[in-house]
Amino acid sequence: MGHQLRDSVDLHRRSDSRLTDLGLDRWRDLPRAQTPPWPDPSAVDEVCDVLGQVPTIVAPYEVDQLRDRLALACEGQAFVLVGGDCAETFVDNTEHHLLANARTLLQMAVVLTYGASVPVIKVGRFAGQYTKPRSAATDALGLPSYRGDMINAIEPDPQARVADPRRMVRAYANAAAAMNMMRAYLGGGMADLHAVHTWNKDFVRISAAGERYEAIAREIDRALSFIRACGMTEDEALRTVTLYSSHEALALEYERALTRLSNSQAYGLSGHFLWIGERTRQLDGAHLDYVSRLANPIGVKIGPTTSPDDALALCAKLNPDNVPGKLTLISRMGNHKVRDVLGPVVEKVTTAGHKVVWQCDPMHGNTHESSNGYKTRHFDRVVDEVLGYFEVHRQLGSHPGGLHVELTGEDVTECLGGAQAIEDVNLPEKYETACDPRLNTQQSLELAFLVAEMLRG
Ligand SMILES: O=C[C@H](O)[C@H](O)COP(=O)(O)O
Ligand SMILES: C=C(OP(=O)(O)O)C(=O)O
Repeated sequence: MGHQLRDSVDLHRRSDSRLTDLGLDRWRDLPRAQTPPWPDPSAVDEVCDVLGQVPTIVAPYEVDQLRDRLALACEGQAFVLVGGDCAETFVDNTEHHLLANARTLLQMAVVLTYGASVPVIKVGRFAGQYTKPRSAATDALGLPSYRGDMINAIEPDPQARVADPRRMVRAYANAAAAMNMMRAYLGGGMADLHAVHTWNKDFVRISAAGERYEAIAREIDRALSFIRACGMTEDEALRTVTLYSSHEALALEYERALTRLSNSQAYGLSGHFLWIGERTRQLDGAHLDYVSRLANPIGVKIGPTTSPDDALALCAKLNPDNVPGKLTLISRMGNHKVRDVLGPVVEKVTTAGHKVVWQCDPMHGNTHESSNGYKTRHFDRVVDEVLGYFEVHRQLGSHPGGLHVELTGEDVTECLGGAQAIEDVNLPEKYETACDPRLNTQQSLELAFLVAEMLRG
């Protein structure tokens, strides 16, 4: 081994043992839900050794910047928009797909910013959303469940479904490529407000939501011409956008391998914003322990069984210093429950003085099986859950801080309803998700217009 290589390995070992000292390996001894069924732990270790030394997907200063911006959402001075695939896949990690999703997110952000005059913090479910928690260990065919491309393959074949740790390296490579490409496009004018029209794809342009969007785009053109005509200099903010990356921190081996030390703090650098799902948020469990030791802003999904005391305990564990922007509670209660369950939770957390970003995920509590056997969600229920979430916050005087949705820039037929009036019979026409049904671009835009109205109201 040459000197330089030995030095770098030594440096890595020293910083890694500092992370262990900070408790970043305690999760290994704690109860853990949704553990990937790795057949050979030593193969996992080998992969993690490799991932422990690669350049990370994001940088610590960006993570700090996002946390500071989220602090504004805590105070009602900004709104967070999180969106993207339910499950990213290696095969769909293409330029076309990433740009389509990003355009849809940007369109929604424009509608929200313009319609509600509020700064929008944009966060993609991308560059790492490669794991899925599952309700059952096996699927309808009796095969081990598909757990996301980072763990096993979706093909209904017993061999393909064996958990393979080498997939973590592929997930890392795909995440790095996605992040790299998005940074290049966003830095190169893709998100320039002078280009708002180009985000409106043909199949959306002809829809009612697309036409409403075009009207906003024309207004923005006029405002930009006005700025120019007055001789005012255009700010750089009109030409670029920061898109943060996020995913569920489910495969703790992957998260641990991409955690680094910076200014004596541990940063999970697999993405900017990491969240813990409804199925893995046990207070004394491995997942919460792990993320409680990171400097990142952290989200936790809170479902319909969440009690006010559960929420308080999450605040105490994940944000003991009560740093604004550090903790986001993402309610996903279902439209029938949100009005009853969320209020007491918000009331108790707010009364205790905890600073939290309240985000609404109107997707995961509203899933059902269609008459022809597809996992789907109805647009009306999605909208109703968002309405319920706004009602609760309006009543309590707290801030509705963000929206978290599964969406795609593709013209899919996975969720029912919306202006296209998608029905059960239409679902097979373009049902492409690897896991849960996503809003298509038209439905996403329709939702953005409705949320802009709710924000204004
Ligand atoms: O996206 C969320 C979960 O992974 C998903 O809803 C679980 O789906 P399942 O109930 O089909 O396992
Ligand atoms: C699994 C997810 O959500 P939840 O944990 O709320 O079910 C998700 O957002 O992908």
